[in-house]
Amino acid sequence: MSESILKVRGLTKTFKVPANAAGKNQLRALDGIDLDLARGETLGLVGESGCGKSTLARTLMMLERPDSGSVTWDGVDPFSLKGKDLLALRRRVQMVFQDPYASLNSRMSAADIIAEPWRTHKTMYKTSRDRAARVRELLHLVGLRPSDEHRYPQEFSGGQRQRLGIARALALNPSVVICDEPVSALDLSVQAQVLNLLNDLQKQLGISYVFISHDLSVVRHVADRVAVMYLGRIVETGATDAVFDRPAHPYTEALMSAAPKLDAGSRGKRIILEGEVPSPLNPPSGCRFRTRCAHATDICASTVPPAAVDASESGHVAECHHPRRPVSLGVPVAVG
Ligand SMILES: Nc1ncnc2c1ncn2[C@@H]1O[C@H](COP(=O)(O)OP(=O)(O)OP(=O)(O)O)[C@@H](O)[C@H]1O
Repeated sequence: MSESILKVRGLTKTFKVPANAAGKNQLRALDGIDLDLARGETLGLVGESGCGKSTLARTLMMLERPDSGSVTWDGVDPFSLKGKDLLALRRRVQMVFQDPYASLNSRMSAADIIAEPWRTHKTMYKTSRDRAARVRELLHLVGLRPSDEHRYPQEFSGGQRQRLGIARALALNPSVVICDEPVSALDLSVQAQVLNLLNDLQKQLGISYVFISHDLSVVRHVADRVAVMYLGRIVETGATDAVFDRPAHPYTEALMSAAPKLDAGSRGKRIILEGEVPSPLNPPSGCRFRTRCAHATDICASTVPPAAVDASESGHVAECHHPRRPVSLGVPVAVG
């Protein structure tokens, strides 16, 4: 993989919640996340509701402080920064949200929405003429018209609103944009247009994306690499084709078996996952997936699985005692 712009190591985040019947009140939303993002790449982040995707995104955005572990942006720990240095780093990481209607202030014109981040980051454009010119450039960049600057969010279609949300995210010239379900509120035909726009912008501007989506066909379309999350951990990562076509973790295998296939001939047997995702207040010992895994044995309950690397495909890693592909094993960690 080329140079990393983001490195995450052993990231944990716990929330204090009302105690459950067993008296547990520490909800571990992230439990030892390791992640890399290369310059100019799109990393897809997939997993069921509640697995920690948004908490991870919020921590990368510096909106949540982790309990332990590290996040480094180009080698710099954002949580060690203050004042101007922190502001400069914040500028580099922006977010596009799922619902462009809810995330855009309906009382502000498109021009004011795009220019709003410059109120905090005052040094970016010094004169109102510079700001007005940049607003029009950004509208053009996302496929809106210069005259759209006077319109309000409710006067745009869903797709146009998301274009406006993207223009606002680009206003600070970020190097990374975290896209949290950016097309799931849009009609199918509009989804493709917005995905193509994100792709074009990446080519033009060299942006990296962390692309969170529950829609596996969208992730397959946009991501260079994929990270699969389950109950606060990343259980598999690798190049998109490798993870989709040759999943090593039984959880990934089940997820992918349920994803729509372009080539109907390649449709394999759909694996139905039994049971609910366990509560992060009381996660299973050893492998967190073992309670729903058809391949689990005693070791899965007693020992946290090692990171297992697919020897034939560099960077394809799964955390599993019984991977579905040949892998070279790391060192297992006994629990208790
Ligand atoms: N501020 C909070 N206080 C308490 N618990 C929280 C908080 N934020 C998230 N959680 C819990 O952390 C876990 C992970 O939630 P998170 O929203 O990150 O998951 P997700 O994968 O983004 O889910 P979804 O796809 O539904 O948005 C969940 O059990 C959630 O209830």
